[in-house]
Amino acid sequence: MSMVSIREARKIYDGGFEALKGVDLTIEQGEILALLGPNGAGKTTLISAICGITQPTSGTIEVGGHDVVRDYRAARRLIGLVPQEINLEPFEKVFNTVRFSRGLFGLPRNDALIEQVLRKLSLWDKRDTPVRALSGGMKRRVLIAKALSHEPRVLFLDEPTAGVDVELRRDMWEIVEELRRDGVTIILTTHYIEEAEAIADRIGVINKGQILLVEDKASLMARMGRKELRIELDDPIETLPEALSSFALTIEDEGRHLVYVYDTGAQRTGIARLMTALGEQGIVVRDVSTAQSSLEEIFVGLVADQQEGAA
Ligand SMILES: Nc1ncnc2c1ncn2[C@@H]1O[C@H](COP(=O)(O)OP(=O)(O)OP(=O)(O)O)[C@@H](O)[C@H]1O
Repeated sequence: MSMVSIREARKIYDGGFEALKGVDLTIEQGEILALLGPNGAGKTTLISAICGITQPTSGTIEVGGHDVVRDYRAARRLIGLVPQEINLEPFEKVFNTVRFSRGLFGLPRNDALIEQVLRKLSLWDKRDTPVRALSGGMKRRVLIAKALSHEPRVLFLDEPTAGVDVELRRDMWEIVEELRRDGVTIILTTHYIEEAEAIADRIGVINKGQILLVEDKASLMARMGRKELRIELDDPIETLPEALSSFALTIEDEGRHLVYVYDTGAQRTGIARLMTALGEQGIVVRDVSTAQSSLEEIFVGLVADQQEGAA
């Protein structure tokens, strides 16, 4: 079942800037989607439009089947939003601030549920601590607790681990994974590609207000990921023998290395054939190593392609 459905969403800000240029996107129930994009790509605008904070200029957005403009309350009720900026009441105690958030949705008090949320986020010990006395990472957890206080079915995390240390980042990833196990649909924006690689099921890439692609992470890596085999030679060669011309080989380091690029998704890599052919040509291999393109390289390549296309 699709949880979020966006059709032809455009957003033109008052000054005339078009931040979303007709976005189509469907997010399935229970999945983790990471939205990647450079600064100013439109990620926050898109999330704000889904959450009903900003109105799309045209197009439709539905959450759980409810139109976010016409049926705002019903849609918003399903959504938990963890904003990029920390906007907490400094003197309020942790428990109270989370309880208050639930009240804002007009839901009856449920202290057992708030306790459960605080325990899940390792905040129970801090329940009576005023927010201002918490570390930055703990404040981020409070933001998540507030967003979960009304039992949302979709959680938006806008840069959840910006400025957070490595250890806390990993804790956050675990929290996200646990929420998914509870059936919560999660959409996160991030600048840390490693983060998307670690936790997302699908990756969406957005740039200049357009979705460049949305694809299953594993298939994206297999489709666009290329592997490189670096072959170190005993004796440098100047040119490739004719018998090797059918292989995608380049000569590097003044003939000391051959680099063979192959497709990770392909049935046969051709490496065995290449090694045999090298032997037949009397080319002695000293060492080999492989490198795989990361999601980061794929992402940088995609965005650069669009930049060139626009130029
Ligand atoms: N209220 C506004 N009025 C006019 N332009 C805006 C407004 N809010 C955002 N923009 C512009 O819209 C574009 C998209 O901004 P948005 O915040 O959605 O990007 P983002 O992908 O979230 O970026 P970042 O990664 O830096 O958070 C930017 O060029 C921004 O300057």
